[in-house]
Amino acid sequence: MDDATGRPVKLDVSDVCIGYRDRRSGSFFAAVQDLGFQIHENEFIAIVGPSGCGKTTFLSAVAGLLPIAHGTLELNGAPITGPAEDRSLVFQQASLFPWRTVAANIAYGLEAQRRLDAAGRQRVADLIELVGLAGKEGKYPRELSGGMSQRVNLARALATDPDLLLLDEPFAALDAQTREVMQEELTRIWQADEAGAGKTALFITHDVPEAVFLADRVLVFSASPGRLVESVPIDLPRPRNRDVKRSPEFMDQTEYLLDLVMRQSGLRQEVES
Ligand SMILES: Nc1ncnc2c1ncn2[C@@H]1O[C@H](COP(=O)(O)OP(=O)(O)OP(=O)(O)O)[C@@H](O)[C@H]1O
Repeated sequence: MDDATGRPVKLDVSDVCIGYRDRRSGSFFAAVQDLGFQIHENEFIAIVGPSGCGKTTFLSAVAGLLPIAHGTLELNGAPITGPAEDRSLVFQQASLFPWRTVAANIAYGLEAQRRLDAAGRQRVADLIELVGLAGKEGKYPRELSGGMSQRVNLARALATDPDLLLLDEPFAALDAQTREVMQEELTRIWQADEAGAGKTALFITHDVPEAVFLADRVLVFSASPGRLVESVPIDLPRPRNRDVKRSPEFMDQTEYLLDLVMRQSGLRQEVES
């Protein structure tokens, strides 16, 4: 399915409401409401918004872990009805198998899909190289730093060549310096991975400069229940490296988005009054 821009639509979100039911009272609480937007193939989308606005809830529904209460949520033209191999998730905490080596952790998804043949093993070797873990393939998770663990996590998510990469604050637990390095690494990996060059990605973050640096487009959600306030295209040229953060365009877009997010949180009024 193509939209008006002529680019294939990867994820179609139409009039979506997702929420939770109170176990005791049975009443329904909407975490996100009236969500409507489209994500195109090869787009890198960041979602920002005040704490509790439903970013993780939305990502969980796209992952197929939560049902939608209303609307339509379609991936490649078909409704999302549950988790599937076409989506990979990366969380804040690298959930690696402690008993598996780096290489075996990265190979896990391919193994589960019975795709760890010669091509699969080559894919694992290429990814180890790509994420900068050459020489560490035999190490165990307990021997890795936080940044290294997230590299393994990323490589594992990319290994199966998913249609959609879902990242929920993957760098939030890292120290500031490692986080900066990992942002650069992610854009490099995202651009360089042959199988997944420019793979469609949904990235949740609290960090507006991180969103601007990584994304083709930033979606701003309102305070709870989360609604789409604005979709802001990021026109910074690619490939991007840390120098881009010093450009006036980067600073302008960051400032604009920070203002927008602070308004959603009610923080801007507090600052102004
Ligand atoms: N399992 C759950 N059961 C009931 N309510 C929930 C559940 N998970 C989240 N919520 C509520 O749904 C709303 C949205 O939460 P969600 O975690 O999706 O927001 P978020 O934007 O990701 O938050 P943050 O930025 O703080 O991580 C919040 O009010 C939260 O308390």
